[in-house]
Amino acid sequence: MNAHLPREHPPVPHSKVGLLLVNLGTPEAAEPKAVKKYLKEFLSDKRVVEIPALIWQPILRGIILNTRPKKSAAAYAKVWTDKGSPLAFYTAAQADKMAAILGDKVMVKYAMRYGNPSIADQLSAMKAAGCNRILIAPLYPQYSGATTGTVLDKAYETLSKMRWHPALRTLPPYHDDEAYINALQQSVQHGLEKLNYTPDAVIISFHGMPERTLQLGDPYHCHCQKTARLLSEKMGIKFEVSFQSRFGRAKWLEPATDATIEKLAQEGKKNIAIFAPGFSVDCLETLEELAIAGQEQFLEAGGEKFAYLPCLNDSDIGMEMLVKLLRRELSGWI
Ligand SMILES: C=CC1=C(C)c2cc3[nH]c(cc4nc(cc5[nH]c(cc1n2)c(C)c5CCC(=O)O)C(CCC(=O)O)=C4C)c(C)c3C=C
Ligand SMILES: [Fe+2]
Ligand SMILES: [Fe+2]
Repeated sequence: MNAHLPREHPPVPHSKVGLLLVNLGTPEAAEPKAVKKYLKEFLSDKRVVEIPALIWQPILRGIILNTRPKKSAAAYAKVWTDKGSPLAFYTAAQADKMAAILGDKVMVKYAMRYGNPSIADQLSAMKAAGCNRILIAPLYPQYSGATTGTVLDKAYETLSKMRWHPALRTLPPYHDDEAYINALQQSVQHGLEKLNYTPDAVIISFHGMPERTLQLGDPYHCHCQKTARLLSEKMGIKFEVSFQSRFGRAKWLEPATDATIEKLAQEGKKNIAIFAPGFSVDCLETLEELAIAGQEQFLEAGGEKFAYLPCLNDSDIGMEMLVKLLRRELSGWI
């Protein structure tokens, strides 16, 4: 025993490097009660709904949480699997594969901004295990306050309660990174080659945001447009860019994806394909809103063939891209 240390010195673990992948979160079950719990946490986040709490909370608790959970649970039920919610199992698979690729040099974990495993629990577990350098990777290619911003807020809030902070790095938005654009190009190319037809139009659909966030300086809209432009230049395809999943009464970014699907059918386009590069994994918004509802809408409007091309998920192409980005951010640490 070192004579200079007090007798009851707390244990000091060996230093390690940690990597925390973070996604949005998803309900525990495709049932109204679980969806209500999830929506309550998600929609109470001031980064997501930028309406003063005094006005918003009565609307949320009095109206939305009494009506939306049933409808959303029915939508979740359409995409739920034996392994649970797609967003949850794809994120877990990304973390497992990342851990296998990076080996024992890095402790890899994943967390959800809403629900479990929580950012606070995972950061605390990493700290306790001796991670004194942590890279936090919000899995959103395009930055918005409502996604990347709130993940980082939560991480800083957790750290603010620690006496001994780990050193922190964060993965910057990668909307225009060559590795990301290349991965999208390969993935979309494979998806299009597998079809037995050439689409008359290809839609790139991003999750929407209130238009006001653009005026307030959120870079999300520009990041989405830049991803689409770079991919279009790379692939030589003129995409239709649109924004999906409108929520609430405010004006959202336009054009809306459902309006775009309708417009293409009205123009006489018979065969279309659609993909959603802003989602790092498939989830309710892609599998239900695009692949199921989008297809129904297009066929009802007179379209004939509709293809939904999957997100990068834990595909080899997607993992190779993530490894490239994360190794770059970990440089000097491993
Ligand atoms: C990828 C980026 C996302 C942005 C930007 C975003 C903004 C945003 N979302 C809502 C409201 C809802 N989103 C919902 C689901 C959902 N949203 C994203 C991603 C972004 N959201 C994902 C990945 C998911 C899917 C989660 C899953 O479990 O699969 C939902 C819940 C479902 C529903 O009831 O419709 C809501 C509500 C707002 C208000 C918003 C604004 C900034
Ligand atoms: Fe959303
Ligand atoms: Fe813009």
